[in-house]
Amino acid sequence: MEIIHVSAECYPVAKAGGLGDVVGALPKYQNNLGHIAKVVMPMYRTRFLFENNFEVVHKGAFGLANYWFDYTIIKEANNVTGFDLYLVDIYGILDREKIYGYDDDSLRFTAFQVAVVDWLSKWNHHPDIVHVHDHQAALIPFMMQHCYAYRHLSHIKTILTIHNAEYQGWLGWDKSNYIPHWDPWKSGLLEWENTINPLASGIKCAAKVSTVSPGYLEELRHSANGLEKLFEYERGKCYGILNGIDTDVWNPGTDVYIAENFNAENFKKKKFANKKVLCDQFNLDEDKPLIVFIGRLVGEKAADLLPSAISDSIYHMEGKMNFLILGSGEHWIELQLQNLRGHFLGYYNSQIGYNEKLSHQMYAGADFLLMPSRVEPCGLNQMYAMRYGTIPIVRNTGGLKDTVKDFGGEGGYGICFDNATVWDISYSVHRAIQLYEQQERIDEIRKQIMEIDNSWERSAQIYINLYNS
Ligand SMILES: Nc1ncnc2c1ncn2[C@@H]1O[C@H](COP(=O)(O)OP(=O)(O)O[C@H]2O[C@H](CO)[C@@H](O)[C@H](O)[C@H]2O)[C@@H](O)[C@H]1O
Repeated sequence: MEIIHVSAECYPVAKAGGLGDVVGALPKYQNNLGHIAKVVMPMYRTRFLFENNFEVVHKGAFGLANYWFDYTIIKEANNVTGFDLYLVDIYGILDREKIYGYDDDSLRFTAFQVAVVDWLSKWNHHPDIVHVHDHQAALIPFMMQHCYAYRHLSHIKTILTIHNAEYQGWLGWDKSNYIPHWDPWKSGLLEWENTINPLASGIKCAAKVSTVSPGYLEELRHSANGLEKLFEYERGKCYGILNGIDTDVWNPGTDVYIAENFNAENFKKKKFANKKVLCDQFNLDEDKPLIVFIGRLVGEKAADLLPSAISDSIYHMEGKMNFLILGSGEHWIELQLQNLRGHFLGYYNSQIGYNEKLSHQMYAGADFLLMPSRVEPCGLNQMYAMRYGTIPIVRNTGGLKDTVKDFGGEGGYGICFDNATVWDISYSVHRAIQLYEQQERIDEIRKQIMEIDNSWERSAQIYINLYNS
């Protein structure tokens, strides 16, 4: 089967979060199963572009609103990603350093999608499946079925995977001319609550829709940033498929970013060696339990609660633990987290920004990883943490609920809580400290979580079954 994934992110080319991880891994595992999975994404100006070799495979052009865009499709020449990787270059709009955050993002991503569909329409043969990810690619099913120039692609089946339904890519109707000339009788397939809603359009037009965990799919029927009724209506074609992790990239036994490699047999001293390096770097005490947070500093991740939860924990538990934060996001949260450093020298530190290498070092060196998320469609961090013997402290929501069991129950191994509140977080930190004091128990749990198989192998096959259906 030939599958083409369309996404705004793909690790190691360009990644802002979990979407990049999934699109960088799933196609590789689908290829291992004997299929041909390819990825197409925008050609940003990231390091990957300058460090690898490419060949031009197609050149084309299209009109969009009052613009005329020339585009070029280039293909990475040496298969360094483990799948065929195509990048779409559109001069003037996609050739930027960052993935998101520009005023013209709706123009950029709509033009990207038009270029992909235009290119597909020129292929001599057609792929079996076009698999689109999140709202930046979610107009493609509509374009392939209802834009006059591309209707000959309408027999190709499309699937939409929703990594995060909070972001929907809304466009005002004044931007309806961004979409190539389409059948006006079909405008209802673009619309949700009086605007063009790309994510809603993808849900309506794709043959199948998947979310990145079964728990999240269930939640979307009650809380989907305005799309609840649509999820309820389309439930017959929606599936929850749990993400996996790329065990080649996230492997404490071979990870080149960390100070000492380790595995489930020899982790005791070696994991501690990683902790020591991290603590030295951030002026923390390696003899205390180290609790880390890695992620986007936004309300969804409950990052706004971190400053109070950290202060509360350090005061009430008399500084029996250390905290280290890595993240970027809303400016006011970044500022508060920076300011806290002055108050809790030696107990707390933070690095604001995006740092792939440091994230690996933190998964390897930490004792606990905190994820108090209000919304967590799947969550990869908790799975990475477990692979590196770091115990997750998570809120019972979405994919976190599907992947972490509290150590208080039979066979459990994590710390779980119900509410995204300072109180629940502090209480969980208290439980973590108590657990840390029982060295034998904690080592047992570490071994247990390092051996959990969260790799993509199982889920990659579930996607193939879905395509076949
Ligand atoms: N400052 C920083 N420096 C370095 N690395 C950083 C970083 N901030 C985040 N990361 C990395 O980005 C990834 C985050 O993945 P998540 O799945 O937790 O979140 P995200 O919300 O982006 O993804 C969405 O899509 C994924 C994939 O489907 C779902 O799992 C998730 O629930 C959903 O919200 C991890 O690899 C993490 O290490």
